[in-house]
Amino acid sequence: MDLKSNHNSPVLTDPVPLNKSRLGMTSGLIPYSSPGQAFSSGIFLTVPRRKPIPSKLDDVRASGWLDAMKSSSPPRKKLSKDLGIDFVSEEEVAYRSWALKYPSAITSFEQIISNANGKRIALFLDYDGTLANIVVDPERAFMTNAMRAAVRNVAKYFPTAIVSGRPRDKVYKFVGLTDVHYAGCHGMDIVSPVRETMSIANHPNCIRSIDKQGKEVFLFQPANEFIPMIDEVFRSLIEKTKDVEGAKVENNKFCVSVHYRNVDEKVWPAVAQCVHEVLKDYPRLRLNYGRKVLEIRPIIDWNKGKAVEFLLESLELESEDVLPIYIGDDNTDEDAFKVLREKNRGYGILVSSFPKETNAFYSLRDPSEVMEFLKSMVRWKKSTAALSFPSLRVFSGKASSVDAELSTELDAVSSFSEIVPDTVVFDDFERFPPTAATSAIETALADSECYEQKDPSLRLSCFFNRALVNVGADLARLVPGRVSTEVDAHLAYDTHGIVRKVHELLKLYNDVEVPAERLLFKIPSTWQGIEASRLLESEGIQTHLTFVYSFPQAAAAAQAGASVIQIFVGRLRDWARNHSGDSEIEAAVKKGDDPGLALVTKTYNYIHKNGYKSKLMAAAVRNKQDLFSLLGVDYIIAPLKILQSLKESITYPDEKYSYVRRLSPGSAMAYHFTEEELQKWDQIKFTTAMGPGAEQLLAAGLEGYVNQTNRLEEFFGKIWPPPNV
Ligand SMILES: O=P(O)(O)OC[C@H]1O[C@H](O[C@H]2O[C@H](CO)[C@@H](O)[C@H](O)[C@H]2O)[C@H](O)[C@@H](O)[C@@H]1O
Repeated sequence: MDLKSNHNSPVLTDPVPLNKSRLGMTSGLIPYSSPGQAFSSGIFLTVPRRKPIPSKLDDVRASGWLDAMKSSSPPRKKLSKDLGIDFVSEEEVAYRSWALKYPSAITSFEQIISNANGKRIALFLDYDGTLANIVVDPERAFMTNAMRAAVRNVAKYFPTAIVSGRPRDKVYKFVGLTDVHYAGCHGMDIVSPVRETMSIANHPNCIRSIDKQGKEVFLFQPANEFIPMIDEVFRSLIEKTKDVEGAKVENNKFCVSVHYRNVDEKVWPAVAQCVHEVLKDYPRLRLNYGRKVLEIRPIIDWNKGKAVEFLLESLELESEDVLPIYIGDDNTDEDAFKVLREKNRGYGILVSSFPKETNAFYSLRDPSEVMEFLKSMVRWKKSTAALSFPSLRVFSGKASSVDAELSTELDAVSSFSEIVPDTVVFDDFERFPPTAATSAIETALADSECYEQKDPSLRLSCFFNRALVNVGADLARLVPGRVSTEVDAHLAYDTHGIVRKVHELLKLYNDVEVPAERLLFKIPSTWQGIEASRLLESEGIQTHLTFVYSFPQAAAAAQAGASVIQIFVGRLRDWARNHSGDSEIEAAVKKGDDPGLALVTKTYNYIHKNGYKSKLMAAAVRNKQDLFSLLGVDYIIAPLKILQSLKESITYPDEKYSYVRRLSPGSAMAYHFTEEELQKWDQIKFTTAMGPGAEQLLAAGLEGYVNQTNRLEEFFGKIWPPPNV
């Protein structure tokens, strides 16, 4: 910042972005400083206006302003291709030589990643000009659906925050993603997770609040006391500029933006004059130059750079093992670039299609390149790690198709819960005959170890295991997440039989080079299955407990440390419609709740309130209403027809925000559990507490699995021996 003391101005300004003087006038600028001359010149008379605008600029200080207004808002660069000329323009040559100093983050992607050197990357993204193209109307600076999908995807893998000049709620309306953090008003309006040890936790302007998802958060608004002043300045500026055609004043709560994008350049001095006249009475406010915008903000030692430091600390990302990357296009983003450069941590990436002095390390030309960069980050992460959970059943389809970049209801719900498609191809293996469909099964049938088995049942079991693993391995190659393999349902009541089977399958997976971290083993939630899960999890093997229809099963599964717990919402509802005598189901119905949805809610709250590591999956979701009622649960398995409908229904920004997170760690804390519910479950308590609903549904589920297995074995029996054996 530099204090313009030579003109007794009370106004502090940020440095002019290019190396031009702010005090002298550059040639070609309108001589507006001469009293009485500016608005009587023909130049100004050409501008249509209702009333005469202020007739003179009585202070040469404004000349420095104009310089800055021009240099921070260079005209749109004409590309040679725009002009239909097939040569490299002078501007392009200049850009390319500038880019030698600030190389493209896309072409330098490998270098950026290798410099990360195993560190965790945290992303900070500016909004206007970075995630959304600059447009004439600031109220319509929407980001594209493709960009929203890119940000949503990148945020799945890297902690991501949006740091904008706009108020937090406004930028949230544009972005509409719940899994990113937001800092608005150049960092003067931040919400972050509560971290007691933060030095700033005791700052009077750092208060505890509850966010939209019901989570306790810090709300840090260091310029709180300026709100009335900003409001006053906003009203004065509206009044002052009302006759300046095209000028627009925006109240950003802790700062005011005066836009001159739509003002004839010849009238820019009038804009400068209006702002100057208002600002001179407010020594505690300063001026900053953005892209065709004059921003008035409080003189406090706070900016986007400080906001990044704040977020790094509150998100527990301040360690040396974290590499922050900040992407932004405007002068205010320079504060963030500077912090990263000076602290020798991470990189700034400037979004600019023209050469510009910057503290960033790399560059991107425009938001479309930003999107490319974000997508590269996701591709890179997906290729190096299997972190997400897109596919559960070993026989499921390609979950990655759900990642399609659409602004649909699917986008909206996906920001709350991970939606997993439920396609069970081999449940219906007669319609999808393996002979036609899978080399996986042919390979299993050709397995010499198997066909050398004399005992037909051992031979069958061998084929079966091989086929499962072959298909699982194929899926593991197709999807980036974990693949869940069902453990033979005949073993549902045999803890050690399950453990042995999982070990066998793991060995086979190991033979085909699928590592254990890519796998889940799906086990029915009998007491014996839950015990097997406990043993396997203690060895670091991930289990997926299925057929959960009651709270005792869910609680025991969480206590066993199951990685995933799967509840079947619709099946419980169906049972309740046709049966009675189950106290847990009846208690839910009496309260007016759906028993399936109630069980998911209670289990989610139980897991979160008690700090269990399990993730919760809702299955047998029958319609969209079920899905909306469960937003916030970790995974929702949805039938393809629901996915299709979600994908085909377009949501408009306002509707999107009406989607409400139903389950959140915050609301889990408020849920009351009885002592009995919180007890340590053992086999006797478990068996006694399980009602007829769960017993019958579990039995039916097992029967279904056993039937499937029998049919598949029968099928193998029929095609054995294959002609070439
Ligand atoms: O920090 P940011 O997220 O980049 O916000 C900075 C300012 O962005 C908006 O103005 C800019 O974008 C408008 C829409 O494209 C454009 O019309 C304007 O000329 C740009 O300056 C926003 O309206 C400002 O309040 C923000 O301060």
